[in-house]
Amino acid sequence: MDDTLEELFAVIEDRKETLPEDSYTASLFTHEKGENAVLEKLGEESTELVLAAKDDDREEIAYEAADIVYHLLVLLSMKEMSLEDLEAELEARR
Ligand SMILES: N=c1c2ncn([C@@H]3O[C@H](COP(=O)(O)OP(=O)(O)OP(=O)(O)O)[C@@H](O)[C@H]3O)c2ncn1[C@@H]1O[C@H](COP(=O)(O)O)[C@@H](O)[C@H]1O
Repeated sequence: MDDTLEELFAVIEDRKETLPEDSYTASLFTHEKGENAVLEKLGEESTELVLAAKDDDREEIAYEAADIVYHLLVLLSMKEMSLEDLEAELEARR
């Protein structure tokens, strides 16, 4: 799981750097309202996750959770933060 998150974060950082035209991630960094779009997605997907959990729909829970994790990592990158910031906070709570 750690590797998957690290690899995904590395791809997000690469898209931010190289801004390929066909990249959804890059579009979030270049669009004027990209940050708003990320925040809206996090809100929408959180609601969808709650509904999936209420329905005990494990497949949908995993799908929405993955959407949330992806957009959360994009948000961290937008704020010039990294997985280490998240890990440090989690470690501090142990
Ligand atoms: N993990 C993701 C990922 N999760 C979601 N999305 C995109 O986020 C957008 C919104 O997601 P939604 O599920 O909300 O999309 P939707 O189909 O509108 O669904 P609903 O709103 O109706 O629920 C869609 O365009 C998805 O493709 C993602 N886009 C990219 N990634 C990862 O980022 C990598 C780089 O992608 P690109 O930047 O596109 O090259 C990919 O290889 C993936 O690993």
